[in-house]
Amino acid sequence: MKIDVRHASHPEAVRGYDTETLRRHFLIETVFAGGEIRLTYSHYDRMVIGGAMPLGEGLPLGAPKEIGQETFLAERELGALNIGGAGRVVVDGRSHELQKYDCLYIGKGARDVRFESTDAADPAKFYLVSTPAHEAHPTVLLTRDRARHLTPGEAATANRRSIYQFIHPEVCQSCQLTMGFTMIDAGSVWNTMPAHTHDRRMEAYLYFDLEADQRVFHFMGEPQQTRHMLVASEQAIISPPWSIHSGAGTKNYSFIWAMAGDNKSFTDMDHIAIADLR
Ligand SMILES: O=C[C@H](O)[C@@H](O)CC(=O)C(=O)O
Ligand SMILES: [Zn+2]
Repeated sequence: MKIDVRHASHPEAVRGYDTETLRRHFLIETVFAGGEIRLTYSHYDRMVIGGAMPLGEGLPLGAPKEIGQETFLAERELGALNIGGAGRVVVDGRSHELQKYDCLYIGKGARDVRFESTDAADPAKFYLVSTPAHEAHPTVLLTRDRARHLTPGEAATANRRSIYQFIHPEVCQSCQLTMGFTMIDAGSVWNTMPAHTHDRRMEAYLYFDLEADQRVFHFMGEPQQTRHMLVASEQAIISPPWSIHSGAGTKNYSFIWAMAGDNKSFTDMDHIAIADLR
């Protein structure tokens, strides 16, 4: 298991970052590696972001020194959303089957967590997001049909999409984690435009379901100091709480969003008029 630590950047410092520096701090280029668990520990709200891609044998979730506990979930909660082939997550001996687009919430205190693929030739890819937790909530399997489904956006503004809310107060209890995914309709390209910030919550995105030769222009930065990163499929971005987070693809795509911070209110956003962006 590999874990990469990312410290937090001050917005005034980010104004001077060049492309390589922006990518080193805010882009996770390799989320999924065959037969491995790879994690990134962000100091924004201590969110851990990563991927488990089991091949032949199951992958146990260890507790690296960075976590500071004997078990990974001693003082944390975890969301695992499968974007690959069928697989299972075994939590303290209980097996949960996840097809593509299913999500498992694992509550604080689970001791033994392991990830398995049904077929090593079509491996599961579990995208993982973990945040500190103060209370034990039940572990819940959230199949796609259990998610809260919204269909915002319009073809004229190229942002018709489906939002699936899984770890969300109306669907599943959690301490501070919220998580789900958004699928952009064919012919639409934009997510989250008009853009917003929510300084009380940070956010991370995993872009996926995009062809290898296509990219998403991911926009970040203070609203009047925007920057962008070119992001490929199955790469993740860390969005600081003060930053906008919005993307336009060269084609439609999907992305998993996850947030942590002072509230779990998905609609608590400070919108920025498109004309005010710089
Ligand atoms: O605060 C919420 C996040 O930015 C995203 O979840 C927005 C999103 O999925 C969408 O508009 O499609
Ligand atoms: Zn947001």
